[in-house]
Amino acid sequence: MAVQSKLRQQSSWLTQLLDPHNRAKQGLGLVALLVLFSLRKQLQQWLQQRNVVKLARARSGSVNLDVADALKQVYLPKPDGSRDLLVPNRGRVSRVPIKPTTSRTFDNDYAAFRKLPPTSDASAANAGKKQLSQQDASRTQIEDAKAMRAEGGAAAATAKKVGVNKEFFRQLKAIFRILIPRRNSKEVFIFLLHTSFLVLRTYLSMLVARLDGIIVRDLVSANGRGFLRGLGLWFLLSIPSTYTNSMIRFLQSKLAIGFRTRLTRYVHDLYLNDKANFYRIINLDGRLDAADQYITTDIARFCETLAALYSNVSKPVLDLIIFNYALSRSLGPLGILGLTTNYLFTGWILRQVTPAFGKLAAIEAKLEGDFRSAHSRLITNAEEIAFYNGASIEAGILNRAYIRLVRHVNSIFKIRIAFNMTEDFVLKYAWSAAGYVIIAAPFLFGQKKPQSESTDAALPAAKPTQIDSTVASKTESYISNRRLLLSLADAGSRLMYSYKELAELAGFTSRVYTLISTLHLLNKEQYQAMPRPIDLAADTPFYDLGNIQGEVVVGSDTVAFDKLPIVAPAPGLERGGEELVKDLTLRVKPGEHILITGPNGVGKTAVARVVAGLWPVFQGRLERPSINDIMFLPQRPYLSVGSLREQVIYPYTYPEHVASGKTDEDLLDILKDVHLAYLPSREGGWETRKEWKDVLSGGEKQRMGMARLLYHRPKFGILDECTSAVSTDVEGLMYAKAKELGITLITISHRPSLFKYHEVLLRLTGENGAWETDFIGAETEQLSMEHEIEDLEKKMAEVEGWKTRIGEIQEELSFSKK
Ligand SMILES: Nc1ncnc2c1ncn2[C@@H]1O[C@H](COP(=O)(O)OP(=O)(O)OP(=O)(O)O)[C@@H](O)[C@H]1O
Repeated sequence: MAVQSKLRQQSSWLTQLLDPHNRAKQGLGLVALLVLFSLRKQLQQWLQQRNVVKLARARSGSVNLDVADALKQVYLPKPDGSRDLLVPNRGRVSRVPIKPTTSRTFDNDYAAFRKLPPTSDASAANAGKKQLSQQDASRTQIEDAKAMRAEGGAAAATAKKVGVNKEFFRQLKAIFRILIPRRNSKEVFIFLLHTSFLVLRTYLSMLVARLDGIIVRDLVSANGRGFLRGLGLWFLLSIPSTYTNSMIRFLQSKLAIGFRTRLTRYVHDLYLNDKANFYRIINLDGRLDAADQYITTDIARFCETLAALYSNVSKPVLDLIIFNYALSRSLGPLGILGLTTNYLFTGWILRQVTPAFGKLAAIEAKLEGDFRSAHSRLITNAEEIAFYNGASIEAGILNRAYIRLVRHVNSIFKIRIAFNMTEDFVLKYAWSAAGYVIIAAPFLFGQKKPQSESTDAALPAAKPTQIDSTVASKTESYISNRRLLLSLADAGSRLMYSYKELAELAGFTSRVYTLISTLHLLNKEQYQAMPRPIDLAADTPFYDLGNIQGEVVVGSDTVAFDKLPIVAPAPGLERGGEELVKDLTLRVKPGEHILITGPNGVGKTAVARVVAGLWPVFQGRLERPSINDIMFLPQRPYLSVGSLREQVIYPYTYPEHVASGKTDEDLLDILKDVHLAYLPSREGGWETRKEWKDVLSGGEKQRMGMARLLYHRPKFGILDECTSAVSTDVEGLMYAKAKELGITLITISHRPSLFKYHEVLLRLTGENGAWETDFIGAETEQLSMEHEIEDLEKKMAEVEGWKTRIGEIQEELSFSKK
C-alpha cells in the first residue's frame, strides 16, 4: 500500500511537471530530445563528412597523393570536367571537389540581380561624376575628383535608403537563390535541425520554469523529499539543456560558414571567369571601389549576421508565443490584455528611438574597405614607396582613412547611448514592473484565483503538508509565473536586439547585393550608359559604354582591325570614352611580324587591350584567334604564387603541363634560350616556392615572361615592351627564337634595334588619332641600321676624347704623388 502511494505520488509529481494538458506533445518533445541526444555522434560525423573539408573521401580516394604532389598542383582535373582542390592538411592531402557554377545558373539568376540598388556606392560615384562634367573636366581634374569622391562625400552618400524596407527584402530574396539553391541543399537540413533545437530549447525553458515553481512550493511546504527530488531533476534537465545550447551555437556557425562558402564560390566564379570581370570592375565600371573588401569581409559579416539573426529572432518569437500561451492559462484574459498593451506601447516607443543601424553599418563597411585598400596599396608598392622615401605621405593617407573610420564608429557609439538607455529602461524595468502588477493583481485584490491554482487542484493530490497548502500553491504559481514573465522580458529584449541586427543585416545585404548585381551586369557587358552631351558637335564621335556597337570575331587565323577606333573607356563620365586611334584598319597574317611604335600615352598598349578583349570594341570589327592561339606579354611580368616550374608554365596548371608532354629538361632548354638556365640550380630546383616578384630582378622577370611565350608557343604573341629591361643582345636572341618557333610577333616597342625582326611598322602619331603603316623592307631596316651606325660612330668619336682625359688624370695623379 505504502509502495503504491509512493508510486502514485511520484507519477503525479512528474505529471505536474510535464503539463497535464499536453501530455502527447510533451512526450513527443522528450522523445525528440532523446533521439537527438543519441544521434549526436552520427550527426557530427555526417556533418564532418559532408561539409567540413570532405577529408575522408580524399583519404580513401582512388588517387593517392602525398603533400609534395599537392604542393606541385592546386587542382586535380576529373573526367567529368569538374576539379578537386588539393589542400595539404596535417601531413595529408585533402581533395575538395569544386563544381564551378554553371552559366545556366548565372543566366537564371540574372533577372533577380539586374536591378542595381538605386542608392548604393554607384549613386555616390555618379554624383561625383556629374559635378565633374560641369567643370569641363580635363584628365587631371578627373583624377583629382575621383580622389575627392573616394576621400570625401562617397561614404556619406552611400546607401542612403538602406534599412529594413521592401528593397531589403527583395535583395535578400535574390541572395537566397544562391544561399539555398535547392530544397535538398545541406543548408536546409542544418536549418531544420537548428529549428528543432530552438524549439527544444524553449520547451526545456518551460520545464525549468515549472520545475522552479515546484521546488519552491516543496520548500515552502517543508517537503524535504520533494525538494531533493526537484533538485535531482534540476540537474537531470541541465544535461539536455546545455547540449541543446551548444548544438544551437554549433549549427548556427555551420549555417554561417555554409552560406559563406556558397556566396564566395559563386562570386569567385563570376569574378574570375574568362570575361575578366575582376579587370572590368576596376576599369570599365565606377560602381564599386574595392571588390576585395566586399568579397572577404562583407560576405562573411552578412552570413554571420544572417545565421545569428535566425536564432536570435526565432527563439524570442517562439518564446513569446509559448510563454504567453502558458501565462494566459495562469493570468486569464485580462492579464493577457495587459501584457499585449504593454508590448505594443513599448514596442512603439522603441521603434521611435531606434537609429538607422542599416545605413550606419553600410557606411562603416565602406570606410573599413577604404582603410584596407590603403594598406593593400602600400604592400603592393612597398619597394617603390621605400625608394621615394614616401613613408610619411603614405602614413598621412593611412591615418586619414583610419580617422574617418574611427570618427564614424565613435558617432555610432554616441548615437547608441540614448538608444541603449531607453531600451534598457523599457525592457528591463518597465516590462518587469508591468509583470509584477499583472501577477500581483489577482493576489492583492483577490477577485479571482489564478487559474493554475485550480488546475493544480484538479491534479492527483501532492503530499499533504502541515503548512497551509494554499500559500504553497500560490507561491508555486507565483514563482512559475514570475519566471515565465522574466523569460518573456528576456525574449522581448532579445527581439529588440535582433531588430538592431536586422537593420545591420540590411546594410550588409545592400553591399553583398551590389557586388553580385554589378558582377552580373558586367558579365552581360551591361555598363553604365550616359546620354550624349547636348553641346557635343554632331560630327564628334561619342563613345558610351552603354552603346557598344563593334563586332568581335574570335577564332580567326589572323589579327584584323576594320575601321576600329581605339578608345580609352571612361565609365560614368558624361564626355564618353577618349578616342586614341581613329578607325584602325590593318590585317596581321601569320608570319607577318608587326612592330607598333609611337610616343608615350598615344595608345600602343590600348591596341593590345582591345585585342585581348579588356577594352570594348565601340565600333568597327575585330578578328582575332582563340585564346589558346594568342598570348599577351605585358611590360610588368606577373609572377604567381607557386614553384619555379609554375612560373615558366603560367597560366597552365601542373596537370595541364603534364598533359602537354613537356618535361623538366624541356623547361631547362627554354630557360637556356632566355639566358635563365642558372635559375633552377641557384634557387634549389623546380619545386622551390618563393615570392618570385621579390627574388627576380626586373630583367629576369621579363626574360621569364619570354620563357612563357617560348613554352606555350602560341600562333600570335603580343609583346608590350616586355623586354625593355633586357640587354639588346639577349633581347635579339629571344626574338629570333620566338620567330623560329613560328610565333607571329605583334611587338610594341620604341627600340630601333627590334626593327629587323618585323615586317610591318604601325606608327601611331598621336595627332587626332592618326596612324600610318610601313613595310620594314630593306629601306626602313637600312635606315634603322644607319641610325645605329650613326650612334656608334658618334660614340667612337668620343673615344679619343676619353683617352686624352685618362692621360690627363694619370698625369695629375703622378704629379700629386711627387
Ligand atoms: N584604364 C584606363 N582607363 C582610361 N584611360 C586609360 C586607362 N589606361 C590608360 N589610359 C589612357 O589611355 C592612353 C593610352 O594609354 P597606353 O597605355 O595605351 O599608352 P602607350 O602608348 O602604351 O604609352 P607608353 O609608351 O607610355 O606605354 C593614356 O592617355 C592613358 O592615360
